[in-house]
Amino acid sequence: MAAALQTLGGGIGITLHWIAFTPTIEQQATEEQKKKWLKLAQDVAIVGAYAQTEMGHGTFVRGLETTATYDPSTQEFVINSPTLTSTKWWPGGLGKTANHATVMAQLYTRGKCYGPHNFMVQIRSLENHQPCPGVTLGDIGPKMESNGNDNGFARFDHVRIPRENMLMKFARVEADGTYVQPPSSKLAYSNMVYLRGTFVMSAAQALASATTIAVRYSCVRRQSEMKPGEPEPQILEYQTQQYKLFPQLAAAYAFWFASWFMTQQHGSITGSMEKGDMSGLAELHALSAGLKSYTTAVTARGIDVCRMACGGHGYSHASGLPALFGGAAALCTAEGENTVMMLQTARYLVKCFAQSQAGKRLTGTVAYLSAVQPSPVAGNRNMSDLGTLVAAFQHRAARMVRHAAMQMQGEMQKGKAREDAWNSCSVLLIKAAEAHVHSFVVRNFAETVQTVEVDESVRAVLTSLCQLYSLYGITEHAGDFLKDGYLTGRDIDAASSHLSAMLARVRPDAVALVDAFDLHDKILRSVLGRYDGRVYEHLYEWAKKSPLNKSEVHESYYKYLQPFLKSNRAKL
Ligand SMILES: CCCCC/C=C\C/C=C\C/C=C\C/C=C/C/C=C\CCC(=O)SCCNC(=O)CCNC(=O)[C@H](O)C(C)(C)COP(=O)(O)OP(=O)(O)OC[C@H]1O[C@@H](n2cnc3c(N)ncnc32)[C@H](O)[C@@H]1OP(=O)(O)O
Ligand SMILES: Cc1cc2nc3c(=O)[nH]c(=O)nc-3n(C[C@H](O)[C@H](O)[C@H](O)COP(=O)(O)OP(=O)(O)OC[C@H]3O[C@@H](n4cnc5c(N)ncnc54)[C@H](O)[C@@H]3O)c2cc1C
Repeated sequence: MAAALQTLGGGIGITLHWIAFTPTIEQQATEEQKKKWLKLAQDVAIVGAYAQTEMGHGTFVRGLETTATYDPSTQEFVINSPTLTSTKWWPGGLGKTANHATVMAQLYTRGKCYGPHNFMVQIRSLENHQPCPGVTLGDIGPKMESNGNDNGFARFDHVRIPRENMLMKFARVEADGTYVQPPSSKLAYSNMVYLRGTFVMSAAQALASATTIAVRYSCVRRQSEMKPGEPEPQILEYQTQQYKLFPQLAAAYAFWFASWFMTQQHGSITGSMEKGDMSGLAELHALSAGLKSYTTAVTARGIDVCRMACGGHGYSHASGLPALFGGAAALCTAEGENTVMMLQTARYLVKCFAQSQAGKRLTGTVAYLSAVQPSPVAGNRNMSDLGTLVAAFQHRAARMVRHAAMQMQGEMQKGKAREDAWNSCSVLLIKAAEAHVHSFVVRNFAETVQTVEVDESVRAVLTSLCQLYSLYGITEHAGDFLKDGYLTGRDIDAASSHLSAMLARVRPDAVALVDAFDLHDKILRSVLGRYDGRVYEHLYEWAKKSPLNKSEVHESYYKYLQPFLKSNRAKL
């Protein structure tokens, strides 16, 4: 059903109904409210949008301007857009598709503001899909990609909703207007944690799609001469092509395994939270924010590497790669802009570092921060050993977190306010947080390939892929590992030569590794990545369907070119 709606095009798309609106009801509504709305949403008897971002605010949620003011005389909330910049702007489906929205608004009751909370608002008639009274709706216009989804705007002119439309699982407003505090003010943000976790899988799928297309095409495409007089080789035989594609292929597997961990973590921590134990929320937020930021950024860059590796046909929409890039680029901004999200992870790391300095033993994904020795023990390391590679990434991250935190402490000792010290160290903090997430992805990849239940021959291939991913990371960021002597120049040279060996070792299994993603042609939507490899015939068929080929001489000739040519010829 959703897929059908999705392909209707023309501005209809209900992605956000599934990934944001419905989960918000699941996570933020009371049992009573779920009885009223959850089944309607799950059966698509209503279609919803998640309306949080405004024209003037996306990152700074506490700065949102839409208001929800409680009126005890009628036991209603009045939803209002007081300024132009308070117009809800970007929510998927809001402009033309949805008839309901969860609206994030500043809650006012008894003259006091209690910050952003979620409210269920019907925005269109269920009879004729016209906007409800007081609601102004529209689409925000064409975007870089994903134009199958309408991203809309909404304005509310003192729209009244029943008190019961405030999603009250955590915080409540009683009939007399009394506000009841939630266990944590950040629980209103819990659906963002969930969504960021799902972005890690979206990134993995996007990179899996791009590498499937590029690897398959690189086996079909033959070009140039490796040796004079020899037949043109498959372009995948060039080491440079392998160096472009195989690290992206390895990252797709790494992110796929990271999303398994994220899903498991989210389930267990939200399970504990249901029982009132909020202790895991901070780590879950830091991990989901960091993984979302890291995986979507690497994926967007990686898809463009795959596009360029396919030459001119990669630049054609026939390849499917420009659309994938556009979608992945959106993932870098939506659900928390990547810079801001990585800073959230950095904030958590600085807190954990301070706790470790105070003697607390750290656990979970930051446990290594207290275990890693500051003074490196240099020496010839076995750069093909996964344990050695994981330890190198953890040492790098611990060093960078320590350096950023100490830099910040130094700024504050010079008299800077904490916020100013934070801002003046934020580039260091971002790099440290990226190193932390990178070390988590490597460790999780290594642990997964060592424990996943597969045939030993498959384990061997996955182990090579994990080595390739790790060695690529070390050679791409060599300076970070050399800085304190933890790795030597000889170690980096060894890493480079092992990486070359891994490229050659992965080559025979490359097609099997992308086929294993099991992405149907209908999902890939790529002439270059077709499972049957019949690229050229289908490229020609695809081109013939171009709108420009509907007529032999395009109307633009008669309107523009013909008069232009005539006037130029008349001057000869
Ligand atoms: C098969 C092929 C598939 C291929 C797929 C390919 C590509 C994809 C295809 C298509 C894609 C197309 C389109 C893209 C997708 C569509 C979009 C989908 C969804 C998008 C939906 C949205 O964007 S919804 C809006 C999202 N908005 C945000 O995320 C806002 C970001 N800002 C914030 O979260 C916050 O404002 C903040 C964290 C930046 C700052 O909040 P603030 O209150 O100021 O917090 P601080 O002062 O920094 O910290 C206070 C304290 O709170 C803790 N905290 C903050 N947030 C959370 C949280 N969420 N949970 C828990 N705790 C939180 C923070 O850690 C601090 O704690 P301490 O004081 O203890 O340190
Ligand atoms: C395809 C797409 C779909 C979307 N779908 C939805 C949806 O369904 N529902 C919804 O509510 N929203 C949606 N959004 C909006 C999205 O959540 C916001 O765009 C995102 O949160 C970023 O906010 P912003 O656009 O206001 O950018 P801003 O917050 O203005 O950020 C702009 C720049 O300023 C920098 N910056 C901001 N704050 C800081 C800081 N504290 N420290 C350092 N740098 C900072 C950022 O790094 C960023 O580069 C969607 C966006 C896109 C692109």
